[in-house]
Amino acid sequence: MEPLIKVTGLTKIYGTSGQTVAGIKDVNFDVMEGELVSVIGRSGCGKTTLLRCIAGFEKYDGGEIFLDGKRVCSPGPDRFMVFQGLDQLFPWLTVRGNVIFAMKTVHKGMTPKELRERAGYYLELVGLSGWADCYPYQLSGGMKQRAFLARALSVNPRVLLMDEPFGSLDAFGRRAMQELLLKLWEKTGVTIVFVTHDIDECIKLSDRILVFASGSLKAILANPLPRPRQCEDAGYRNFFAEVSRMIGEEAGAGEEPVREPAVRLKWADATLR
Ligand SMILES: Nc1ncnc2c1ncn2[C@@H]1O[C@H](COP(=O)(O)OP(=O)(O)OP(=O)(O)O)[C@@H](O)[C@H]1O
Repeated sequence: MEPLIKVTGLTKIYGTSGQTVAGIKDVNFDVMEGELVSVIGRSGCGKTTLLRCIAGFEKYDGGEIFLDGKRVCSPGPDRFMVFQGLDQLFPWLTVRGNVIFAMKTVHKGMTPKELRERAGYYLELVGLSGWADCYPYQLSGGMKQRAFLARALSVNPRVLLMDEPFGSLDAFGRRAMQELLLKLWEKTGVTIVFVTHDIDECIKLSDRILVFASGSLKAILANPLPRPRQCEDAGYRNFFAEVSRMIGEEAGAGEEPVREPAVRLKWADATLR
């Protein structure tokens, strides 16, 4: 079977005129249709850069990305990116309005009735039926995340690109969202590339784990654990230690080495003068 996403020799360089930094360099991997793959590594190792390249938001400098055999060079409705943070809903639209807004950009021929029904279906899937007429400011962080998921799934993308989507939630909220994501993934069969810096999260969620360090893909680990995954199990603890060792070893002891900024910020210069 051909992979849905194929990444070969992917390189993204930031900066101009001699001051450059490699966001990612010579990255190679495949993702099969329906897989849930995590990308993990320390801050600054290139996780977001990778996701933005796959989303088509960044022009890359070397290599290729193929989605279903077609070269990715711009954003498209087959990919939907869920960003970090809780400010991704339009504050002037209701929860239902936010979902319908996204659907209208993709499902152009749908009648208002169909849009409303379909929005209702996805809001029910994420447990927000009773909140459809509320505005984003009325929602908790976890509820906003549910609304993002409803909006993302409603456009029926082939790939969900998720950039530390649960990073702003507390431990309880995060666990609830992980469980919901797994439920939705099983139900829809959508392919997911999930960026995180949380080892537990990547073990609980993913089939395979891409370990990044300093812009390079250092290892691809297949998750050997059956679902549901319990952190009390000996197998879980062993795998946790393996992933942890891999991140630690590959990044070197201590922090991810800080890479010099590619572009000197004008306001920073002004402040220092
Ligand atoms: N727009 C940009 N201009 C210049 N350098 C950038 C830009 N975006 C990212 N970088 C650099 O590219 C490298 C990778 O950044 P990226 O945001 O992809 O890392 P990350 O692993 O997602 O980090 P975090 O976990 O903190 O979000 C870093 O060295 C960063 O400074």
